[in-house]
Amino acid sequence: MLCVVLVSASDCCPVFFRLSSALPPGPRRLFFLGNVLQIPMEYQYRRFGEWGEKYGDIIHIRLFRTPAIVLNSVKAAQDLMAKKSPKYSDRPPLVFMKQILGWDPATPFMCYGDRWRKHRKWIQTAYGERTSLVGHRTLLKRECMVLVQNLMVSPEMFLIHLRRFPASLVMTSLYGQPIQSTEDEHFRMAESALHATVKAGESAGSLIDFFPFLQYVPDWLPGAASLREARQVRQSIRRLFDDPYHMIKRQLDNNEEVRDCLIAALYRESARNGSLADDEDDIKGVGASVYSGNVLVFIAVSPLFTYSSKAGVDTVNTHPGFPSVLTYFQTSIVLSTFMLAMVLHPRVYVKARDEIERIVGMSNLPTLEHKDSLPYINCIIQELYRYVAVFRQSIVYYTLQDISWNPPLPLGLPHHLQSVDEYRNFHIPRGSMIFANIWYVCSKCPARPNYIAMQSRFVLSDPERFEDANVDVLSDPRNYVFGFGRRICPGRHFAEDAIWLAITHIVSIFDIEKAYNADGGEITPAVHFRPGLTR
Ligand code: HEM
Repeated sequence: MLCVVLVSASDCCPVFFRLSSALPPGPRRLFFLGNVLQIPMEYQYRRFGEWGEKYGDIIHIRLFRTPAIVLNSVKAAQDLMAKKSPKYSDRPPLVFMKQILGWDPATPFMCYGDRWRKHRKWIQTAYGERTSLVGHRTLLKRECMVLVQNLMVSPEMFLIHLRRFPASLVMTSLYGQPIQSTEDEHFRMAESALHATVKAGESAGSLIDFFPFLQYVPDWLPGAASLREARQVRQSIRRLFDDPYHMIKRQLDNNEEVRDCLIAALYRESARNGSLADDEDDIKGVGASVYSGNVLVFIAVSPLFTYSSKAGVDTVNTHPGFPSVLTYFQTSIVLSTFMLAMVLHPRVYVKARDEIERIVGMSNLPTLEHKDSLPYINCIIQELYRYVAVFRQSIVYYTLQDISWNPPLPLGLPHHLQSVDEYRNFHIPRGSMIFANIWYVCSKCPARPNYIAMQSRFVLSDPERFEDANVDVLSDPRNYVFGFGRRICPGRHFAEDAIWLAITHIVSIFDIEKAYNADGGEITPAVHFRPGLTR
């Protein structure tokens, strides 16, 4: 009833409801509620894409009183988030994640400023610079061999092996401790903290972000139970920051042998400079951020759209065979997608194998030095990124016959505009949340616009289209699935190396094909898509 009244009122009094004609165009909004009622429970990014078709690639909406800008093209995202990055590199307040759950020392949620710069510098030096990437090659090679051995011993557990692989890479580079199995203490601790975060966001997240005064509602008030539960989750999140750090600290203080790793290096340097007291919380924050960084970026958006995290929690709860929010570890998502794609498109697999045999040889394994000489593999990886961005946040294989897919970070992680801006004669209000609709851009199927009609299908069957010399830089999904501007994912080169090496090793060594049923018939995996803003 209330909606009807408000809709009618806004229809009758457009001048009153549309306060500024200079704002970018967008759907009509209601007094106080803004556009929240028009944003569906599922596939929010699709609605944003539909609005994009109608209003253009820059649209203005309101989430209650908060202005939000959705960018539906790479050009607009780069013009604002990259070219004007000093203004666009802040994050929204994310009150629920930071104040209630205690994720405030984590890099992805940090406000743009000196503390964030310090984190970025440490992460960039360890994962983004050429020398550090070369330094990680031995680790990557070693972990790839463990992956290959695991796949040989228990191929039926390939999803578990693909999850362990990136987790172990990051854990070893941070704390010098490889992850032997998904039963590993640190793995489970991170899993439980992230799971608890998703669950808490589901019940208590959204409104607090738009009405921060709600965080001060006393716990004993009726209706405050979910807030009370969320506060309890804080402790398990705190352990994710503290425990691995204290492990390293103890080892170093006792002069035990510690492998070369980021946290030990930062600890030693701060102790030497006498700044450990100031740096300690940041060192812990960088450790937890890098370990769970690409998981966190999913979760971060969920409090803003409470309902969107729900399906992820259901998945975790109802499928004990695959009980991990770390399923969302993007690197393993890309690799799991690769396995499925190769089962579905054997022609592509054969062509990839041929390329490796031709360039690398039958008796050698690819190394990262071969990266530029395997163009077909690179096309497959581009299509994987695009496809993962269109369809999946996470992938859940219930059985080999029944595969469920979800969309990935379809709206990236929101940025926050620090001061008013003008773009194409539009006024962009200070404090706007800025969403890059990565899903929409990827669903346009770059490098072959006539594939738009096929956007609901996997077009990995045609990765060659990325070889086209006319494909411009905006068409390469690697240029936008990692975000934009100064907040662009600092782990992207590390992740890309890991994905490339794992895929080329798998192609070189294994045959991937459909399983057979008892009657000798091929089983084609059924692919289900699941909606959601974030999992
Ligand atoms: C396929 C793998 C990955 C994908 C698709 C991915 C994607 C993203 C995206 C879209 C963002 C938000 C960027 C923005 O705000 O514009 C992000 C941020 C971030 N990612 Fe990744 N990521 C991946 C792997 C990694 C890895 C391996 C690490 C750790 C080494 C990592 C650490 C981070 C951190 C710390 C941030 C926050 C950056 C900041 O706010 O300044 N990511 N990632």
